[in-house]
Amino acid sequence: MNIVILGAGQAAASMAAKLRALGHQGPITLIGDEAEPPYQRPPLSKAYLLGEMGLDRLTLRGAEWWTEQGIILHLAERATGIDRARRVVLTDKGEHPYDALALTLGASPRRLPQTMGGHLPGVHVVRNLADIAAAKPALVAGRRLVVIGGGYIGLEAAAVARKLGLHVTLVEAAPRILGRVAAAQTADMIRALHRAHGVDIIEGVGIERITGTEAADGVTLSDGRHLPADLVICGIGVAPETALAEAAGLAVDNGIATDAQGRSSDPAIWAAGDCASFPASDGRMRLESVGNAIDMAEAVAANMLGAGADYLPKPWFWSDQFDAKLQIAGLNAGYDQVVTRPGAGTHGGSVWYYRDGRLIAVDALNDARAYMIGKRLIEGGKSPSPEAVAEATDLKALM
Ligand SMILES: NC(=O)c1ccc[n+]([C@@H]2O[C@H](COP(=O)([O-])OP(=O)(O)OC[C@H]3O[C@@H](n4cnc5c(N)ncnc54)[C@H](O)[C@@H]3O)[C@@H](O)[C@H]2O)c1
Repeated sequence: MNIVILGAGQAAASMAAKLRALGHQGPITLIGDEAEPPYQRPPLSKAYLLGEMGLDRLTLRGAEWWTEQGIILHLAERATGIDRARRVVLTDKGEHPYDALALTLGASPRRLPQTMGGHLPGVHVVRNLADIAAAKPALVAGRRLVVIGGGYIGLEAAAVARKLGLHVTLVEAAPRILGRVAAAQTADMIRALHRAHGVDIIEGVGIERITGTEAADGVTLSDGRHLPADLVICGIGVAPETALAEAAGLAVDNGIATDAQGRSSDPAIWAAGDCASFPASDGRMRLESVGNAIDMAEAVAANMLGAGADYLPKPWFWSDQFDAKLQIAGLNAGYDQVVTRPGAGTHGGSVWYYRDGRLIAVDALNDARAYMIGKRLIEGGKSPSPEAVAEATDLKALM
């Protein structure tokens, strides 16, 4: 079986490795439009942006590994279409026939439109190596940075920039930071951490436009305030890469729609990672995380080879900001109750999410023990009562 994997990020690398580990001996070809072989993305907004980590540690596998494994990399090559009838991927450099095709295309950062100054030089996003190559030289001590968006990208970039000595203002349009992904209690801890490190956080105020003629020189807010800026970073979310799938007539529903095994509406085409949405108990689910990219890609690899096993996500996330580590286990979607526990240090503690009386997720800031125990409880299907979590003197007793 000739397998082509389109998109050469984390999910692609994990899928290719798993296919070989499971004994697939046929051809495997990865096609990606970036120039670099697959690399880790999480450090891009953390240690790599800070300059504490080099490219050598970012890469997922050395050049020799791909050769040894007989996996062919077509880099800096952009797919332009999928001819499903002929089972061929079309690119700007040629054609690649497949027996099975996997779409691991990821997601692309949303940008502010040109009418809002989103196109101006000095406006950056943080998603791939090229973005960092453009933004990093501008992160110079003493400069003024406005970060637009208070999700993990915006917050992590703000933390790095403060560490590098910039003056940082973060603007979140929604009533509070982390509205999409975390409870108010977690947002409170993260806001306090940032303010303690000198980040100015403005919430509940939108952006009128980024100002400037030759380059960005400030941001005008919807309440009329103007923030002068030497550079702007936008972390306003991502959109799944579905254009190729849509053009090929595949079902798309908040991502390339797959069945529980990761197969798209064409049985010869699979999808995994940020670009894929899979069935969940209440509708479809699409997860934007490296954990999902790895796990779903490995599940799809097994299913391509006939395993026939449903993909069951075990979500985990983390975020490093300043000297603090936020660890997240489970998925908090639909939570209706939250319990908090104080942590040991100044900026620390844990937030436990419940839905219909069941523990579904834990956010732990500088509290590895709460994370570890919460993760084990959730994965083991155990659910101590909210009162027990709030009152336990030793969390281990909950196990
Ligand atoms: N540590 C981690 O797990 C981690 C780190 C970085 C990125 N990521 C992932 O990368 C993806 C991109 O991250 P992100 O932070 O850009 O996305 P996000 O969707 O999590 O957050 C975007 C934020 O921008 C705000 N926003 C949107 N439009 C705005 C506007 N016009 N003005 C001001 N605020 C606006 C939103 O309200 C939201 O809070 C996400 O999937 C994220 O979870 C994860």
